[in-house]
Amino acid sequence: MADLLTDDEIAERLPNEWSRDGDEIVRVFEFDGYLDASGFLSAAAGLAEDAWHHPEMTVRWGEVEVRLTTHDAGGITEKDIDLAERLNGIYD
Ligand SMILES: C[C@H](O)[C@H](O)[C@H]1CNC2=NC(N)=NC(=O)C2=N1
Repeated sequence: MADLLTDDEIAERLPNEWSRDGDEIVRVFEFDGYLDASGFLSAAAGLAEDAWHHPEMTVRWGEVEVRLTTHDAGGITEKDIDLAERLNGIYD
């Protein structure tokens, strides 16, 4: 099981545009419409499957909110930071 990161480690390692919300890290990705947002969600789901680490994702017109946590560790781990960075990589 992945180790929980400390508060300091989370603050230092949080990828660009992500914020911490308790035991989760969160980013809202913005798009020009619903289809673009849905396309991103689909690509993100592919990365999540590859990593076997599955974020909660909410699609709305023009945005996808992504929340990551590691359930078996009960909080934020390296797995969350790694997937957040990969998600930034297919967006930025
Ligand atoms: C059963 C399965 O291995 C677990 O549910 C995996 C898969 N996806 C996961 N996704 C997330 N976000 N956190 C987990 O702890 C996690 N664990």
